[in-house]
Amino acid sequence: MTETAFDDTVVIEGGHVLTPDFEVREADVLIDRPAGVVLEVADDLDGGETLDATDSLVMPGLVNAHTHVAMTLLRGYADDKPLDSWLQEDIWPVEAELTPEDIRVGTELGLVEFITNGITGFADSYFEVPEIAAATEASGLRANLCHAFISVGKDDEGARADAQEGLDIAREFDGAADGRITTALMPHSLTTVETEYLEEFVPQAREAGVPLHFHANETENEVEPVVDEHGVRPLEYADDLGMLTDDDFLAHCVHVDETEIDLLAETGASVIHCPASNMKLASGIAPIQELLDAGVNVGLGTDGAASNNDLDLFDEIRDAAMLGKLARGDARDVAAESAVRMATEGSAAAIGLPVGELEAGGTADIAVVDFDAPHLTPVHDYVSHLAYAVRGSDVRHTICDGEILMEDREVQTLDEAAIRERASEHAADLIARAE
Ligand SMILES: CSC[C@H]1O[C@@H](n2cnc3c(O)ncnc32)[C@H](O)[C@@H]1O
Ligand SMILES: [Zn+2]
Repeated sequence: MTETAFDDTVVIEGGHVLTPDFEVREADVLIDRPAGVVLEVADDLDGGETLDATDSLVMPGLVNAHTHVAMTLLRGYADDKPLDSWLQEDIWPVEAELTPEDIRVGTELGLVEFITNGITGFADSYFEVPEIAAATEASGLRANLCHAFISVGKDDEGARADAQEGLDIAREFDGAADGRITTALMPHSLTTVETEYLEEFVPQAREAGVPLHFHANETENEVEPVVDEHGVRPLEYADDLGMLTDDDFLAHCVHVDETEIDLLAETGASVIHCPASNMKLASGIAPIQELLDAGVNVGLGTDGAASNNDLDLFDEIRDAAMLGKLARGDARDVAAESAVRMATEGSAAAIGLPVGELEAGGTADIAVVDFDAPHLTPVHDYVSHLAYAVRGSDVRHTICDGEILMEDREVQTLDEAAIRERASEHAADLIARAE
């Protein structure tokens, strides 16, 4: 093993550290910048560069396991509607007008928001993936990316071309940005992609070695048509098509029954819980504690900024814990530690990122949260605050793959002011074209 040059190291100094067993102890964290790994977690470490962590908690970076990052341009454009009419009457007509440049700018805005909220990895599904990949590479973040395809409303040629684009993109970008970008194949949902296209393209994803990422059982409207047409529950149908393996991750899973929960546990497929989106679109309450009790891996996602309406995953941690208690009227359900684990190791495992725990030898994907604030005083329990009181704006430094992406609230890799200005202009032009 090669020695790390002192100048290539960064020490995060003077803070408390959240360990993989969810203990919190005072320690410094030494990072090998070019290798992107944590060298040591111990007292009194020295490094070539120092990040101050006084009064702060050093923790694994959060992982947003289901989002459509460019939808920042549609934040606040259409609210207070259920999923189907929201998509059909508002979102899809505007998305038809999106240019690659719009998607680039919307993505950059979302990536700035991720970095400022301590998110170091994400799983995205949208269109114009080369633009999203280029912005991701420049930002320094890690991501699993995919082109979402839909067959309903298209002729056979159009449907096959869209699915083929999904597969081509998955093959082309897997391993991009020095391995920080991986890919998935995304059939949009079990009701918007017809059986023949799933039968044709899912096996090709397996051959290419890319996982599946899809919306599943988000609303009741996605359950009934599958039961009527195929005579089985949607996840039984997905399993019959070979769509549930331990590499695959399913967004939402709000309306799953016991048989489907057992199938998820048996196959090892992960669920990505998006509580804010589920509340806003009134989709329902996912049975998260039942999923966890059955042994299903659960991650957390914001979904797009048009159904959230921000990209602060600390909100999702809190929402998951709160909604998890309401689901069956039991305040013990989805406890603070469960919710924080979902946003870190649960999400990372779901989307296949080698991150989620902070320890020597592990990846240097880190968020440093400043606890020197009235709403975080006193500190009886750091994990309680992470679940119930911390906001994304409390994040002080963000590091991904050993690179400092934000230092003392200043984003280092992207030009925040310029991106915000361009995003506002592009959003206004987009809506003017669409209306
Ligand atoms: C799947 S990628 C892009 C496609 O999905 C739309 N979308 C955004 N949020 C949701 C959601 O919660 N359920 C289903 N589809 C969603 C997005 O607008 C794009 O058209
Ligand atoms: Zn979604």
